[in-house]
Amino acid sequence: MTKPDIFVFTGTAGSGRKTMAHRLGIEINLMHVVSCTTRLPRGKERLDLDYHYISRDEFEEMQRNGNFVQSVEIDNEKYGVRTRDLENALLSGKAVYLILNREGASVIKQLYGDRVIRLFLYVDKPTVKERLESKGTEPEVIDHILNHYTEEVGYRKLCEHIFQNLDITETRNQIKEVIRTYRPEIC
Ligand SMILES: Nc1nc2c(ncn2[C@@H]2O[C@H](COP(=O)(O)OP(=O)(O)O)[C@@H](O)[C@H]2O)c(=O)[nH]1
Ligand SMILES: Nc1ncnc2c1ncn2[C@@H]1O[C@H](COP(=O)(O)OP(=O)(O)O)[C@@H](O)[C@H]1O
Repeated sequence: MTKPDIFVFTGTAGSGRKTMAHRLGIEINLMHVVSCTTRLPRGKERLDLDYHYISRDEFEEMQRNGNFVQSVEIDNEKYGVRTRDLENALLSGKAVYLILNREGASVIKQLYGDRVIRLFLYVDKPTVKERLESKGTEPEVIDHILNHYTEEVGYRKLCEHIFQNLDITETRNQIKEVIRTYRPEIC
């Protein structure tokens, strides 16, 4: 049986995917495959750690050259994972993680099959709003996130594992337990 080595954090935006993914990534030594985006950095985001921030021209040129394993456009901003980044990370022999919306998660699943485990995180809509407001997210960004909630939440049924992220420690334990069933040697 193929050992899964690609863990995709997906789910509804604002549900805690980035928080959880980076926390577990450090804790169990998963390698982050960083996406490229045309959107500007927000808040405390760090260049090349949260995203590779590139211009639209650069992104489109890379698209024309077939550099992306998958890419999407969400509300006029482009996001994509470079094939080279994913393949290099896999060659390191470590398990990797990506944080993707449902289109990205589906493409990676189609391409890499049993190597991929999709971890779907969600909380209800009012909780998303509350968390983002308390984090100081701009109202337009919150609106954009809430507008996509319904289409995003339906994707959970296709994912291998679903987590309602109410308590961060509890969710971390649940996800770790799931990863342990596939890869006991890494956690
Ligand atoms: N398909 C795809 N989705 C991505 C990629 N990178 C990020 N995303 C997702 O695209 C959405 C970006 O929305 P944004 O409001 O910028 O959210 P944030 O970056 O998660 O704070 C999020 O759901 C991300 O998880 C990518 O390379 N491909
Ligand atoms: N279990 C949790 N309980 C309370 N707040 C959380 C929890 N998980 C994440 N958060 C907070 O919710 C906000 C959104 O989390 P983030 O990881 O940016 O979500 P996503 O990547 O899914 O959009 C952040 O302020 C984060 O600190």
